[in-house]
Amino acid sequence: MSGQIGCICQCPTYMDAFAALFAQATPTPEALPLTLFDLPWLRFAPVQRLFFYEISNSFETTTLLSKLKASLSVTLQRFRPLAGNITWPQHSPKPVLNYVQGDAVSLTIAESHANFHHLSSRSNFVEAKEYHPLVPQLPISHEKAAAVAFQVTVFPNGNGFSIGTSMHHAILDGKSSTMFVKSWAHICKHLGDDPSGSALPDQLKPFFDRRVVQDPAGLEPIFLNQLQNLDGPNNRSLMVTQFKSPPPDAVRGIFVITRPEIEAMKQWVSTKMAEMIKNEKQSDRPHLSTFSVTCAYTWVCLLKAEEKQTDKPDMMGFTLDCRPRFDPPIPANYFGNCIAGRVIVAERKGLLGEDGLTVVVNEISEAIKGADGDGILKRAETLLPILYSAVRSEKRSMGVAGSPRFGIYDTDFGWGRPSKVEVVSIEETGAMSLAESRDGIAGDVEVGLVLEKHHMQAFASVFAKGLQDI
Ligand SMILES: CC(C)(COP(=O)(O)OP(=O)(O)OC[C@H]1O[C@@H](n2cnc3c(N)ncnc32)[C@H](O)[C@@H]1OP(=O)(O)O)[C@@H](O)C(=O)NCCC(=O)NCCSC(=O)CC(=O)O
Repeated sequence: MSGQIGCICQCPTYMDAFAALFAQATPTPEALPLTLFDLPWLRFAPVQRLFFYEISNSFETTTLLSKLKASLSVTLQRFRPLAGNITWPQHSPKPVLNYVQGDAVSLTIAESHANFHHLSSRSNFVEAKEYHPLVPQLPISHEKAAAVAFQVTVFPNGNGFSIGTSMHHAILDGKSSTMFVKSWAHICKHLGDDPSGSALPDQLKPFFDRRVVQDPAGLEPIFLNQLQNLDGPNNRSLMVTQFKSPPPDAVRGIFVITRPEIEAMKQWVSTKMAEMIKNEKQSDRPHLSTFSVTCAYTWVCLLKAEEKQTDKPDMMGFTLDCRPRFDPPIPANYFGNCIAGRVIVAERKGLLGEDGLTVVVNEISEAIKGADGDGILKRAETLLPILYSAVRSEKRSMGVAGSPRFGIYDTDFGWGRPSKVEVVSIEETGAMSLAESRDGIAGDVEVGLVLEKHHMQAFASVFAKGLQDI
């Protein structure tokens, strides 16, 4: 791909007199300590997303860029901590996100002569490396880590542009990162309509108060100890841990499972389960959801396509949004991390057998049910060691990034819905990404994967055939 960087500019958190006044009037603190939900992600790879937008022939690059830039500055007024940096000074018991007035976020402006339609199409596989020039690197060193970085790339020959985001996972979970990008889009779309220029609907107003996060089980000191011993003793490094490198011929693919296919799969699994547990009470039957059948089906297809036998157990991990699961609930607009991990372990032989799908759906369902009541942080102290040993291991463990509940395709900066959204960083983590359907068809789910080319081709065929057979 031929891509050239035009300029790198710093997007200040305040642009003009009004915005500065607004910032002073907002009672946001100058530092956010990392909570028990943030700490496990301190050394994790930044989450990178790429949004593609098609626009008409008549678009003016200058107008586009100035609107995106101006609206980013205004948005950062409402999300000031994102302009800050994480540090972990010797005197501080835990890492902290500090931000001061005048801090800035890196916004890279680039121009690309690559084929926009090829990159933004969902019907073909795209080489993973083709996206690399479109996402910004998040500045991270042993001592200091930025919270977010952005890149806007214009494709003058392709009538389109892309927005690449790179976000530190110890600062934002998927719900918060989506909330930020949607807020930026909302402000950009309405720039000029509203005199303050920064009005946001309630669901996009960030809630920063860390007092809502309690730690009765004392998880924080456990995570801090685990972090300091991740790479030798007394280590306060903020550097991203070493992830396995993706194969050089890795390609990206997006697969859609439609609502009727999901319903048919639920029905199929439900019948199988009824046979398997016919002697048990009806109430013991697992709850089948879009999430459980989609993740289970994708994982099983992936293993079938791999055609490898192994005696070692296979592992899948996923996260749950904890906000609504506490009593009282944590506000839905709580900004930061509020997710807990769950892990499923199974023997490959069983996964590849006739009941593989049913077994995985059951396991996922049990794991979700186990989070009810006061089970949400059960065994939470195992998350960090499992997470880092999985991402460092040569053996692929399945993870899940994103969610069909985030409404990522509603991110409209004023030029319509994105034509494609990808979680670029799954090429490092080996996760599948989930999103709702681009076409706005209620209940359809998009699954994104990065695999070696021959594996992707095999996966595509197993995936399509399995859906036909169900
Ligand atoms: C744990 C879960 C994945 C499990 O979801 P499930 O759908 O299986 O189970 P559930 O009990 O919550 O929901 C069951 C049924 O309730 C309905 N339902 C409940 N809540 C809903 C909601 N808010 N929106 C839409 N539907 C909802 C659905 O119809 C669903 O049925 P049906 O589905 O059949 O219609 C989810 O609850 C959850 O927490 N999702 C968010 C996970 C998350 O935050 N991931 C991002 C991690 S950070 C990350 O990855 C980085 C990044 O993204 O940047």
